[in-house]
Amino acid sequence: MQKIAEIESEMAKTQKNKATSGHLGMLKAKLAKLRRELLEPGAGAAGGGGGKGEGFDVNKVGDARVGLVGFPSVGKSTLLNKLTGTFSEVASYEFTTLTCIPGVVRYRGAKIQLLDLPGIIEGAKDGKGRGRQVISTARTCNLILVVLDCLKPISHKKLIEHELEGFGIRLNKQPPGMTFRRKEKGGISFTTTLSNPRLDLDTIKSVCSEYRIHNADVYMKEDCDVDDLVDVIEGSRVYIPCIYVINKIDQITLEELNVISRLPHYCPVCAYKEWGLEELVHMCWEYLDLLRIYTKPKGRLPDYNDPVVLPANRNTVEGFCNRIHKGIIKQFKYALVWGTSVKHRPQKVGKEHVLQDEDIVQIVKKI
Ligand SMILES: Nc1nc2c(ncn2[C@@H]2O[C@H](COP(=O)(O)OP(=O)(O)OP(=O)(O)O)[C@@H](O)[C@H]2O)c(=O)[nH]1
Ligand SMILES: [K+]
Ligand SMILES: [Mg+2]
Repeated sequence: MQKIAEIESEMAKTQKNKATSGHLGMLKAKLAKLRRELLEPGAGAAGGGGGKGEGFDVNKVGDARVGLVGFPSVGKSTLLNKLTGTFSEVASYEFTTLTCIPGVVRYRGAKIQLLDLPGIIEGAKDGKGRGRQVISTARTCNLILVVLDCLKPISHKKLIEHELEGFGIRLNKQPPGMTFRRKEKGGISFTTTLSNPRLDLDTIKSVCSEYRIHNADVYMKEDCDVDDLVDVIEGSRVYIPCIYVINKIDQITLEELNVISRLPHYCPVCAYKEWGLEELVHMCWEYLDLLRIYTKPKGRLPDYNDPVVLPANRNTVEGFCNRIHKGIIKQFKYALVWGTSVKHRPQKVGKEHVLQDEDIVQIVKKI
């Protein structure tokens, strides 16, 4: 942790320009390596109250998992209670919640697991408080709600993001559009279709040498920066959508509320007066990007109250089958689909067919 602090302060002192970008890249790589080491078993981090980067032992249930992350007393437990009807202790003192409390929100036929988590503090990712356990659990979520108290400094948002980022979580971001392939010989090569990329060969070489990588092909299709490069080399990054839930808006003026409401990814609420909670649940639904697929047994109407819920990255007929039962795909012959993903009603499709929200599917099995 001492070394991390030293590197962070050196980075802060270094001016950012073309001449220093190789040096900064090397420092960023060093930082990423130290942070990873800190999380490895047996790291013996100071204050290791968070354990070795293991999350809380709560079973994943339902169609998606959403985690409440924030500083103490911002109202995370109040939110869980109001949204799920579960009981998690609420009090005016900090660190009221000491463990992970799950609840379930039902929306549009989907079961969404909501996790109330202990408050984190600065330095959480480095082992302060239960921070590591909290952030490891956050890593398992399909959506993170960063809960902020609108009366507290806006800098708190950055601090929380920094804690999550230090643990390999990337918020509202897609995996970098670059490929990094190690090879046996030939040095480091860099190709891109971009005319004026932010990264250059020298910076890439400097980062690679920090990893003792001397031969690799780097191909960039999007304008990635040095942080993206470190992420791609490190691997084990998770890309999770995030909503900033600004709580306690009963304490601010309408003018202030208007400003907050316009910021991207923000959702203002008042947990205990239940203002904005419907909007929040709907926003969660959109950020989770789930599909409702209705099953149609032969000769009967589909059950619209009980959809099979699929994440957007498993939106094929095969994904649908596997969500119902692992064995189904072995007996799969074809499927009949009604809905926006097809032209005819119904249309015969194979298991690779990509479904859309509210499609109706009938599976026809081999006999
Ligand atoms: N004014 C106001 N107070 C709220 C609101 N929501 C929660 N609170 C109060 O804020 C305090 C902390 O609420 P908790 O729900 O315990 O906060 P927490 O984030 O779970 O806190 P820890 O578990 O200690 O991290 C309590 O006194 C709540 O009554 C709100 O919308 N407005
Ligand atoms: K509290
Ligand atoms: Mg709490």
